[in-house]
Parts: sequence; C-alpha cells; structure tokens
Amino acid sequence: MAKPVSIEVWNPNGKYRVVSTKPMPGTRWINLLIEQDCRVEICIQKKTILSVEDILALIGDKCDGVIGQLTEDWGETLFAALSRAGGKAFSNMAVGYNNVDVNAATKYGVAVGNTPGVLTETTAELAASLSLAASRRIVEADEFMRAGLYDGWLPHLFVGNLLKGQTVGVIGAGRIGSAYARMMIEGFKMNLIYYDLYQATRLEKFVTAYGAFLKANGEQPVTWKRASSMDEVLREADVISLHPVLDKTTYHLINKDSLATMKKEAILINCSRGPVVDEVALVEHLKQNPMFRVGLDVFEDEPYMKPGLAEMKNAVVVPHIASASKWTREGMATLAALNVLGKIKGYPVWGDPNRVEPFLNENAPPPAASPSLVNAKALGLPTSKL
Ligand SMILES: NC(=O)C1=CN([C@@H]2O[C@H](COP(=O)(O)OP(=O)(O)OC[C@H]3O[C@@H](n4cnc5c(N)ncnc54)[C@H](O)[C@@H]3O)[C@@H](O)[C@H]2O)C=CC1
Ligand SMILES: O=C(O)C(=O)CO
Repeated sequence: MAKPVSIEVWNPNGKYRVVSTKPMPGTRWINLLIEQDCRVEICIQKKTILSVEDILALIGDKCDGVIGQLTEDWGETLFAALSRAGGKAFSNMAVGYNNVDVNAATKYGVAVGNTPGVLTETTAELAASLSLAASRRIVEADEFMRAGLYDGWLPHLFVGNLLKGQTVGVIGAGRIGSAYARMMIEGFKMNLIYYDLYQATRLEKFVTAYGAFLKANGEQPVTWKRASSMDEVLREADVISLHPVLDKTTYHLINKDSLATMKKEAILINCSRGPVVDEVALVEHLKQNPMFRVGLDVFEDEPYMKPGLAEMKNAVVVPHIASASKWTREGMATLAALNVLGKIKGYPVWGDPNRVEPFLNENAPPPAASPSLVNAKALGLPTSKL
C-alpha cells in the first residue's frame, strides 16, 4: 500500500483534478488552471525526490492530469495508473524528458508535455557563467581569499585562460547550444566550431553577419565551422560546451577517449544531462591534467557526484541550476500547466514549440492550445494554426 502524501488543495470543487508533484514558482499556473475549472492538488511532502509509490498515491483513483519533475521515473507503472484514473496528460516541468518513457505514455493514450524555449537564455547564461568561472578560476580564487591566504599581487597567482580570439566548441547546437554560442561569440569574440546532426543555419548566418560587422569596424572577424565529427570539435576547440538531448546516441559521448582528444588546457562545460559524460573517466582526466578544467551543472548519478570529483580544484560544480531564474521557472510552470490543461480541454497542439512566447504573456489570455506535446503526432492530435 502506498503511503499517504501531504497535499495542498486549490479550488476544491473544480471539475478536473490536476496534480502537481511539487510546489512550483509563481501563481499564474495555478490561476490558469482554476479559471478553467480545475481542482489543483500540490504535493507538499518534505521529500526532494518522490518515488513511484509516492506518485501512485498522489494519482489515486481519479486524476485528469499530472505536472511532474525531471527527478521522477515516469514509466509504464505510472502511465498505466494515470490512465486507469482517467488521466489524459502529463507534463514534465522541464524541456528534457529523458526521465519519461514516451512510448509507454503513448500506449496508454497519455499526452506528454515539456517546456521548451522559456529556459533557453537562462540555461545558456549559466553555461557562459561556468565557462568564465572555469577559465578564470573564480571559485578557487574565492576560496583562497576567504581562507585568508592572499598576501599580495603575484605574477603567477591564479593565471587562467583568455577567451578572446579562442575557439568555442558546441556539441548539440539546438536552442540552448545556439544561444550559448552567440553569447560567447558576441561577448568574447570567439570563433565557433559546432557538431550537431542538423545544420544550425540561423546560427551560421548570425556569425557570418557578426564577422562582417566586426571587419567593417576594423576588428578581427569571427568565423564558424560545422564539424563533420564530434572529434573535430574536441581537437580544435578551447572551450567545449555540451547541449545535446540525452538519449542512446549521447550517453557517455564524452569518455576516456574523447577526453584524451581534447587540448590539455581545454575547458569542458556540461549543462545538458550528467550521463552525457562518463564521470569516472572525467575525474581521472582531471587528476592527470591539472590545467584541464570543467564546469558542471549536471551529474551522472544526481544528486551524487562520483568519488573524487568534489576534491578536484579544476572543477566548478553547481546543483542543476541552469534554468533557475525567476522568470524562467515561473514560465516553465505555466507551460507545464497549459500542456496538461490543453489536453484535458481537448485543445489542439501549438504548431511551433520553438515559439511559445504567446503562452508567457501575462497581460493576455494564453492561446487555446497545448504549448508543447512531444507525442502529439504518435497520438494523432490536431495542430493549431499559428
Ligand atoms: N541543466 C539544466 O538545467 C538544463 C538542461 N537542459 C538539457 O539541454 C537539452 C537541450 O535542450 P534544447 O537546446 O532546448 O533542445 P534542442 O532539441 O533544441 O537541442 C538539442 C540538440 O541536440 C542535437 N543532438 C541530438 N543528438 C545529438 C548527437 N548525437 N550529437 C550531437 N547533437 C545531437 C539535436 O539535433 C538538437 O539540435 C535538454 O534536452 C535538456 O536535457 C535543458 C534545460 C536546462
Ligand atoms: O529543463 C530541463 O531539462 C532541466 O534540466 C531543468 O530546467
């Protein structure tokens, strides 16, 4: 028997029962659901990661939709239970959905939502922050100051890497990878090399135009190159940032061999998913190459780090906070709630998940659509005209 979980209830007489497995930032998401006759139940259990058993208890006998988190294991068991309870929709409060078995959801007729776009710039900004922190050894230097070790300027004190004119490498030049690339190119005049399965045409056009602008102003123009293999990026780039989805093709994309391919003084950033990097191999590489540095937002066995990583001075580590700006987190909550609401109300699916701004405008009602359902096609759901 599943244990009871603590919940907070909004609009108890609402017709549709929507459960959120966590309190989420802002109130717009709650108000939008209430306005459309939903009873909203929010799990307030003091437990960071809910088990499948906890979530089964939350779903109960009647549940129309659930908003869940990337820490939860949404597989066959939960989708079968949600479907038995009359559920039509689940949305992750995240753009990544590697914690969700989409095939199982489709089998039970449950739509799966995610939250693209609203976190693109915020996540790219954290990747840029980690790039700076790692290249200029900010965390090491901060610890040194606080320990009272600073006794005067020295020519060799915390010497790091200059970014200007160096090459930034992006693996996975989708929404976030492209936004990060632009920040590093505009901010630090870096040249770009990227690897993706698809051509990042808009990014290429941007770098070409920016290069022409710099040249016209008498500055060294920036350049871009689409690499034909990931290894080409690893060999040539001075800073490498990982932004692909996590799937079978990207699991341990960075491993002992690929680490050995990188420059000895390269900077590696991971704000995608932990298992994209073989963390045991990374710890060993950091030990052997003190001038190689990493900035990590995600870890292979979250919330844990592999043994040895916490002791490495050449690693900057933060707890999966890349999308943690107020505007973004409130927007993620709104998109997740609207994904679930749209399916419950029988609305079509928004035609372009890369253009979700109309759903985030607080001064106008959101479009009558689900902003982003990843199995819409498999479920044969209609698409809204933009
Ligand atoms: N650390 C954090 O808090 C956050 C992490 N993320 C992670 O970032 C990922 C990317 O998000 P978006 O940019 O919005 O997604 P996106 O779908 O726009 O971009 C992903 C890119 O990866 C590329 N890709 C897929 N397989 C590849 C492979 N084998 N090699 C190279 N490239 C490959 C795709 O073609 C695509 O261009 C999410 O799936 C999520 O896991 C996203 C937001 C916040
Ligand atoms: O959205 C995601 O995929 C995250 O990792 C958290 O924002």
